[in-house]
Amino acid sequence: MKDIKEIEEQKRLDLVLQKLDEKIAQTQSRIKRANDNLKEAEKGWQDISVKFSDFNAVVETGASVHAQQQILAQKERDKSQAEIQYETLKKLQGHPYFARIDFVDVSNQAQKSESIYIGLASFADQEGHFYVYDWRAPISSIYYDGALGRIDYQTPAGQQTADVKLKRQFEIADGVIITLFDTEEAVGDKLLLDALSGDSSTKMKSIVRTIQQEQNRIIRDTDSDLLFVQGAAGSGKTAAVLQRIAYLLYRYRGKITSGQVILFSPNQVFNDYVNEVLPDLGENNMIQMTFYQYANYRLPKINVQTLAERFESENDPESVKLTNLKGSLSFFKAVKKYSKQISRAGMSFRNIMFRDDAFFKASDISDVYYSFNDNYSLSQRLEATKQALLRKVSGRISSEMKKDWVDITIQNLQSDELEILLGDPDKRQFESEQKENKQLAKKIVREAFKPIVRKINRGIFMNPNKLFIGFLQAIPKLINLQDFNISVDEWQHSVESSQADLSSQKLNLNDTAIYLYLFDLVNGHHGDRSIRFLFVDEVQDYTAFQLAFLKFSFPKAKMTLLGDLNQAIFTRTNAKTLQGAMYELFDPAKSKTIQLTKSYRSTEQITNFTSALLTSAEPIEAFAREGEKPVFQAGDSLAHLSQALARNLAAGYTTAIIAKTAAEAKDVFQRLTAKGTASTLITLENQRLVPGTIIIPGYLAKGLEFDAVILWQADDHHYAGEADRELLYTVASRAMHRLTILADRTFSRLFSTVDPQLYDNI
Ligand SMILES: Nc1ncnc2c1ncn2[C@@H]1O[C@H](COP(=O)(O)OP(=O)(O)OP(=O)(O)O)[C@@H](O)[C@H]1O
Repeated sequence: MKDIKEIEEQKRLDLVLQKLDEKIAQTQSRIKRANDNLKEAEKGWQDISVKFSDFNAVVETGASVHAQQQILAQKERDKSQAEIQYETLKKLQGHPYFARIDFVDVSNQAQKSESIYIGLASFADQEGHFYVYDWRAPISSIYYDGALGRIDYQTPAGQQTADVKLKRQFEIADGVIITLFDTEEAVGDKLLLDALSGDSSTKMKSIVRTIQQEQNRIIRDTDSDLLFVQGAAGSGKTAAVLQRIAYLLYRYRGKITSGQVILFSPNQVFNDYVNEVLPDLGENNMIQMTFYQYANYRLPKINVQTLAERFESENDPESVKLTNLKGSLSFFKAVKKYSKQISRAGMSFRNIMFRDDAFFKASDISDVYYSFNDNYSLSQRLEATKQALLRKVSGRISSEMKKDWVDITIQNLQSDELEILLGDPDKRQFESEQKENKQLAKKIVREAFKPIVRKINRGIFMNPNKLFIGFLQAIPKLINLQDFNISVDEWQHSVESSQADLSSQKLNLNDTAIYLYLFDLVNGHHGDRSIRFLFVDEVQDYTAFQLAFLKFSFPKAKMTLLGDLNQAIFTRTNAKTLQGAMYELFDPAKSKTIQLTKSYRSTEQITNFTSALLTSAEPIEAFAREGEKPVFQAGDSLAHLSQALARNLAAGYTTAIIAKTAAEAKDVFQRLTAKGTASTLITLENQRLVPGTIIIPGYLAKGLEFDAVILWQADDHHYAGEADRELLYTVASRAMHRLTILADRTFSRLFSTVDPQLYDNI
């Protein structure tokens, strides 16, 4: 039996749905009208007569074309606005809202009581009566921010206060209220429990119905230039950041577009995983890339180290020490310092060749480059060098015309080539053959000099590889290597290794950022100023250098950095200092850190188990969702794997088998396939997640989640020392509902920190 409250609410819902249907019908007619208008306007081209008879006619034609273009642009705009509105209304159809709040606006003199409903987008009628408020509207914040009673919320006009009298949550499907309940909490745990108990999917979902208070702070922050979010695995960092992007696009509508927001993500599998959240929220996707993709796009001719190469190469202590140095802010500052010295000496050039000879020798270019005043900036110096070289090229045309090769070229010209070189027949008035030949020679030389001119304009006379190596060699004079526990010999050895890499067109990720920064500084590049918001997910896998370089590359962007210092599978030791380094780069008054301690992804049993793997004191609080304890199974791994897969299938769970490396993932895939078990192997970044069992190496599973996870070969050989603790934590924390840990013999000693009460041995 429905109570009066439910009957009243259903009545209101019916009314809203009816209004929505009316509006959808109106919008459909609007789209049709806009389409007809556009087609009609396109006919306008036929009425424009193109006249070039005299100046006035040309001006008149130009004006008509311009006017026609403007009319068309307006009609296009009308059409696309109507289409966007239609899409938004369709999203509301069936379940237009998920919450209601009754409140008194305390800031308002009249202190009138109001009742608002919150949904994915705003919906109002012609008279401006709002049936639904967008979840991103300022007033909607009070739904997420607190319980009943007085609560402050931010509006563009400043802070306001509301006295909340009622919070009601709805479950609506196909126009029917399934459940509704009043709550005194911010967002009721029941709703959250329902949301978290669902199955995993190959695509991340939006969380607007159940955003938590701390997450709301992240989503709605507009003051900070640097927002640093530290959160445990599964605490909703990625979820919060995607809703934040949707919020910012709403808040700055008309001022920024999704093309001015960029998200750096851990790998491309993850890109694919999150790419439906924004479209589901009615927004276009932001630009999304990995640091590797960015570096590759900037350096198309160099093979930048891939994620797999990086994972497999940075395990030895030498590499860790080098990453500590090359990834530090001190190193970033050293590049700047070195670039300043370049104003006096040290720039590297290469010959510009012409017909097998040096047209300009590197040393001549260097003389030009250093002939300018000391106070020239590097970009002014480069520009002045280009101009001076171009003048020299022009100055050499006459002498080059007298060279034999020019004469021979003229003799060998085919008649059609000759015709082209002599130009318009009506304008040829050569007094003598000699004059004609001179004209030809000039054109031939000019044509032959074009590649030189192009090289000069593009600055190709500089030698960035040599410059980069020169800089690395200068490091012992710029940085105290002992501070990083590196000897001069060790350093020299690493320079040789970078040099060898470069001569085979390769660069590791540390060197790539250094190379690009140095290159940008000497070329006077100032980065992409159009990007307004920059997000970095899994920031613990970046070095301070890379982040400082991103700040330099996107100088107008506010940065949101999200990470879990416990999941630093690449950068290890210096992850802890990352936050401090970033605070050095930004105005502390405009920097903020928000810590998320509650973990939502996994059951309480799994979260308690994974947290116990960590030795750090970061607080992690499990969300109360009941499940089974993680299970350890030693012995015949392949047989146990098949049993675990069957168990998961019976429970309706999709499984990810997580191996340590790509080679091991491939090996288990082949063994399963030989047994006739279907699965999908993901070892390449550009692969997509698919439904069903997948097999994936740990470093590609970052940021993802699965109903059930099976840790493959979780033995002492694969996860041997402390260096693997964070990787083990990262992979284990991918499990939402079930975690199985397999090994042929002894389990990794890293598990010994875990209280045996927290798991089962079978
Ligand atoms: N407020 C919320 N309401 C509903 N679901 C939530 C909420 N917050 C987080 N979740 C869910 O919890 C899971 C983990 O979230 P997310 O992937 O954003 O965490 P994370 O902090 O980025 O994790 P990790 O660092 O381990 O990759 C996702 O399924 C997400 O939808």
